[in-house]
Amino acid sequence: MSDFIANPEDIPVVVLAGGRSSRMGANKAFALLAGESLLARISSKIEQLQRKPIVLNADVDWPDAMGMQLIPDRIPGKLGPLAGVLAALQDAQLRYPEASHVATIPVDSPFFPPDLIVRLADVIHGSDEIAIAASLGQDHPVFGLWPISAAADLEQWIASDEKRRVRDFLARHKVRRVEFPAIETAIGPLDPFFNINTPADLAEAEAWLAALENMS
Ligand SMILES: Nc1nc2c(ncn2[C@@H]2O[C@H](COP(=O)(O)OP(=O)(O)OP(=O)(O)O)[C@@H](O)[C@H]2O)c(=O)[nH]1
Ligand SMILES: [Mg+2]
Repeated sequence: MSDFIANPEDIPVVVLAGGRSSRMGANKAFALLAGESLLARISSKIEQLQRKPIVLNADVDWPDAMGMQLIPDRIPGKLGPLAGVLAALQDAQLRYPEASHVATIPVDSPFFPPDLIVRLADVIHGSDEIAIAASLGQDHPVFGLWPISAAADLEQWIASDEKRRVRDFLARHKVRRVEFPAIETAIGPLDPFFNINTPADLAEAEAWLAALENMS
């Protein structure tokens, strides 16, 4: 158990959906996987794990936030996922002044591990530490716990760094990585952070989902 975060189920969660979905060709939050939208899937999965209402980071003109609080990026220009993380941190500063961290989960990754937030919280030992997920040797920083104390640094970094590479921002902070195992399925090992970027990925996700359902 974490020596710093007593109740991981109380960590506020922000679903990241502020991207362009350019490879999908249409807003991927509303793409259907076995008849249910990615947004509906991810939000009901998170609701079963966490106690606070989920916040949705997406555009101001979002068609349907499904009852979630909508927080758009405050910096215009689609500056990448960290713009969404910044919106999440700034929102939490106001909404949850007692919280030390915010969790982010992207809308396009329906197979994320249910113990994601608990395991990320386990490795946090101070109010300034970041925890990110990894699998098969690859980092997945969109699945992270972000210290609210880093909001000012992130805001200034986004405004001044030309390339805005996530790994360059991480290099400024104390980062802990948590490796998650592949999920065994009837058709082989599934990366729990498999993310749906294209129509072909969506078709592949249908096959993974069917394989997972065959196991249960
Ligand atoms: N708030 C915000 N989130 C972003 C931005 N760009 C990407 N994201 C989010 O970051 C996550 C990973 O991004 P991608 O998988 O590349 O999604 P995307 O950018 O919508 O898709 P592509 O346009 O095909 O790259 C997704 O949850 C996106 O919604 C951005 O500029 N602002
Ligand atoms: Mg993108």
